[in-house]
Amino acid sequence: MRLYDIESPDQIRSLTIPQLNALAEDIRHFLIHSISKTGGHLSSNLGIVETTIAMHYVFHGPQDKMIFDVGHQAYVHKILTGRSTLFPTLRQLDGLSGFQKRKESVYDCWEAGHSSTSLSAALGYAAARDILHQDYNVVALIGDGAITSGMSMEALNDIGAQKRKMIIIFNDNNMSISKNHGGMEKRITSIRSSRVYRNVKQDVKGSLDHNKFGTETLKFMTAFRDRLKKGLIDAPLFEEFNLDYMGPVNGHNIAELIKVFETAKEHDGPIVVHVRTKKGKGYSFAEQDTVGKWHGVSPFNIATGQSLMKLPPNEKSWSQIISDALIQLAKKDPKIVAITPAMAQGSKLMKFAKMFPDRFFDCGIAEQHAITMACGMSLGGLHPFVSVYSSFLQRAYDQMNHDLARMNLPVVVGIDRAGLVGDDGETHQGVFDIAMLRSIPNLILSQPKDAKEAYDLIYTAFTSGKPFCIRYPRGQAMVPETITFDSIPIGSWTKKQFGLHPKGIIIAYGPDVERIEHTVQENEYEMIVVNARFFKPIDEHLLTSLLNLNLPIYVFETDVTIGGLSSAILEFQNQYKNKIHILGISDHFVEHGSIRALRKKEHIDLESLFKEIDAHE
Ligand SMILES: Cc1ncc(C[n+]2csc(CCOP(=O)(O)OP(=O)(O)O)c2C)c(N)n1
Ligand SMILES: CC(=O)[C@@H](O)[C@H](O)COP(=O)(O)O
Ligand SMILES: [Mg+2]
Repeated sequence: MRLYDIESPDQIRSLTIPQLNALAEDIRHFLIHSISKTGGHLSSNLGIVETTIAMHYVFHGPQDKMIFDVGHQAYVHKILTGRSTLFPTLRQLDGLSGFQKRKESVYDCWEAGHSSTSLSAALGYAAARDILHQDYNVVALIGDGAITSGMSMEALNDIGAQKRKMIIIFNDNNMSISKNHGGMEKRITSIRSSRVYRNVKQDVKGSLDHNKFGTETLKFMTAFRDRLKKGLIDAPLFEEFNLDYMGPVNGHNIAELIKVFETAKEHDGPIVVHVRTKKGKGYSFAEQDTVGKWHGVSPFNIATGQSLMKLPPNEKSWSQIISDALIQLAKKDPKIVAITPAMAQGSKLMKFAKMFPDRFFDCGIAEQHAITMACGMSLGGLHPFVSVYSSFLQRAYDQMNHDLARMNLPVVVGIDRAGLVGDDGETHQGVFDIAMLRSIPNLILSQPKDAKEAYDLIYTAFTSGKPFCIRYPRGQAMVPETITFDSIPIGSWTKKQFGLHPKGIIIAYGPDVERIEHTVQENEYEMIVVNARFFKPIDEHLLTSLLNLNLPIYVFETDVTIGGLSSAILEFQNQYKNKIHILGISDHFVEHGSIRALRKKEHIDLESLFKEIDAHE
């Protein structure tokens, strides 16, 4: 069968093992060629070609539910469910999504993009199935990176308690985006290397046949053999969660995978099938990658492995700009440490890691832990910098609020991929952080318009003694020849006037400021252009003077408007013009007391409301 013949996964069930192997080769070839043109998540998909074929061979979607954790490795699933012709549109406007997407196919029963949701989702499906007396299989495929995250731990704990029939395919390629980290990873390594599955099976068979043990030993061995007959073996890591386990199985051997999945399908209760795979399999550059360069790629030359996207020599990515400045500061301040929740490659922290190995922390996919650990480090006397992608920071809202801001700790948070990120779509657009963080007391939230302002903001952040966030987008900017640092007054905006009689005011932020200034100048618009480099605090002094000009104001908000910069401006304007009288908790944390006493203190009791009304009559 050729790739283009596949309209439904039912078709692959009539194939022989050699034919399935040929299909796997065909899919690999297709993935490499197609992704070399569009870009996308290459190596994770190359690694699970055979596993996905075996899944679709044994489990019958859309009735059976197949959930791919993160979803970045669901390309093979897409191909097998009749979507190969859409691959030229991968991650483009109105094209094929890079993740599972319910509107795209009935075979996509779940959507993600953020890591470690698959186990909770699968347990939810299994509970619904049981309560509604339905009959289908629930299968979650999760990687060794995603399984270490907090959400996965919470789900495993509950799965072990609820004991519902479900299959967890644990895709172990010994890699997160870059090298996997953590104590759990060490435990996985010990299961991997134990080879219990095959060796013990042989030993037990032989021993029992020769019947050379005492009664007690024999009893134990018989029970053990019974478990092995079902393909089960003890793996302490999963046993601690009260889960049965099979493996490790060669994830590139379709025949073996089909056998193991068939056994797991017959199993009652939750079972983990441990599949060993090679990330990047079949493309040598990707196979050899240890730092994650081939995890997500832009278009590339297949023969040389070179990216086809070239940066102009005087430009650097925003992540690199921040990371270069961090290195300069860290050279002078030995207390500066850098933390990443599994995004060292994307956040360009590899050089920092190399230069200061003792001061670099990749804590795995653990955004919540990253922020709270930084708080502990700060209280212990270090000067932490945490780099987190904007959309992943959503996971750590409570830690930003409860730990960082409430204790008002001097931690610098670099919010990478802020704003639209493009290809990855709605799960990854970093457009909520301003709204999400603006309501939190004590936090400073800023965004530089260019590289020099980025240097100055990071310098200001480390000298501020406050919780300080700097957001910066995907993409790149021009860099000056040398890195210099100047302090920026916290909360200050800047403005430029074009023409003698401006007819309006544009308030913008980030790299758009210069683009707007350029267009205004080129077209001889008479305007004032404001660089609103702080979202919190805002520059009330400058804003007052702008409002006094009584000119139309255009807020160029490239993130969500609800709660964003425009909200901040409207809130301030409302105070200033005194149109709507707002009672509410102002920008601070509320300490303990009875609700009655607190409402009085915060002026949110009815007495305060009517006092306010009387004052304006
Ligand atoms: C909450 C969250 N943090 C970080 C990421 C970025 N991310 C995507 S895939 C990935 C690594 C996943 O590793 P693993 O589960 O082992 O899958 P593999 O790519 O090795 O198949 C990371 C860190 C994410 N998608 N979601
Ligand atoms: C799937 C995932 O979450 C990451 O692989 C993400 O796609 C990385 O994005 P960047 O390419 O912007 O680093
Ligand atoms: Mg992995």
